[in-house]
Amino acid sequence: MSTVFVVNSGSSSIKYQLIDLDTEKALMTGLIERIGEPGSFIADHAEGMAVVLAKLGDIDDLLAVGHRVVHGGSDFDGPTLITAEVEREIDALSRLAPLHNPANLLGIRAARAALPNVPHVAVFDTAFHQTMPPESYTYAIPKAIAHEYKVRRYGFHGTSHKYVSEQAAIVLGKPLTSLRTIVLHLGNGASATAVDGGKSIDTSMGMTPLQGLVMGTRSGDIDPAVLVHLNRAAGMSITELDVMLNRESGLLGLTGSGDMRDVQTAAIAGDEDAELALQVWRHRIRHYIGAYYAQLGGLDALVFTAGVGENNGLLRRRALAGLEHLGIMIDNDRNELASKAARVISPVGAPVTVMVIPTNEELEIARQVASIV
Ligand SMILES: Nc1ncnc2c1ncn2[C@@H]1O[C@H](COP(=O)(O)OP(=O)(O)O)[C@@H](O)[C@H]1O
Ligand SMILES: CC(=O)OP(=O)(O)O
Ligand SMILES: [Mg+2]
Repeated sequence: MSTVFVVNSGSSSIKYQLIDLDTEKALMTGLIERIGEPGSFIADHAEGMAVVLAKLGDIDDLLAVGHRVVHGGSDFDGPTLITAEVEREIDALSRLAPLHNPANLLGIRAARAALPNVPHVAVFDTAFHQTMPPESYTYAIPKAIAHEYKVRRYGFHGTSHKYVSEQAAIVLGKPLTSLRTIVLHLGNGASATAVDGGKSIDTSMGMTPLQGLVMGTRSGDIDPAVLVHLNRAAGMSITELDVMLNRESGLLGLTGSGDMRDVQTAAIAGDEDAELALQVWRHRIRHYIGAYYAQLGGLDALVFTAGVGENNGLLRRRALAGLEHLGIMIDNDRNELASKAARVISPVGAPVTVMVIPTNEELEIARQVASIV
């Protein structure tokens, strides 16, 4: 037996799994939440990792440690052995993913110090999207500035989009290379990806994980001139605008809660702000479904994944209602079935197979780690 320990250090949490490569089962899983929040026992990521590593204890057959890293820029298109140089590059990319890369790096440093005798491998959220064509990743700004400052679309949640689109092909029993798929990763952060024959051809997040869908605390798409306007008219600084868009917007900004469960409960109770937030959330999802349907030249599969996508049938139904003219429809009984398994929720014979597929970023990371060590 050989195992890979996978660490997913988020902005306020550390998720971890010890995965047996032979069976692909998790021998140990855990989550440390609310790091650094008032009342939390854990002050920072270094302390959090110490707790995690104490739980891990001594493992004889540990092959390697895999780390989720959110931003890999254009330099990383696959799993990468972590060296001091790679750590420096991850650090340099922190500016482009301020909620994520610093936390990822703290996790890497703590784990490398505690487990110095095994290889540590970084698996980047951006890697899967490196197949996007230039017309998808280029912003129409002056070429020299874009080049100098690495301004382009990178895309995120790639490990999840890759895993889920491959699982979709397995559920359908068709070759991945023959499928046009849209994956909706709807968690706290959320993104949509168009996957053509197993390759990402477009995705809704941009240079940073701020662009695209409406998220828990992030605005998603916005006219960039809003920033200029708020700077001039309201005297808001660049830092204030950054905090507003990344941490105070999205569902939180529209309703006072960034948790979709609260928003839904409030909407059902008749709260008008919550109802509008759900409509904006849904409108943005449909915007991307339409765009990717056009880009893919048709659609074979549409897949829901992550916290909201996996667990909330009512919101799945709301997101897709009225898209029957595109061949996209949901079977209510299949959709309501309380199940943790990958499954089809469209009616038998529907032109587009709609699915719910639980993501497993940790397993995908372990597989990629095993592929290089
Ligand atoms: N039954 C549910 N209905 C609606 N939203 C849910 C449900 N269960 C979980 N969520 C949402 O899923 C989010 C977490 O999703 P997850 O994929 O774990 O995100 P992340 O990896 O970004 O932390 C939470 O913010 C919560 O709002
Ligand atoms: C990239 C990103 O948004 O990640 P998460 O959903 O884990 O915040
Ligand atoms: Mg996530």
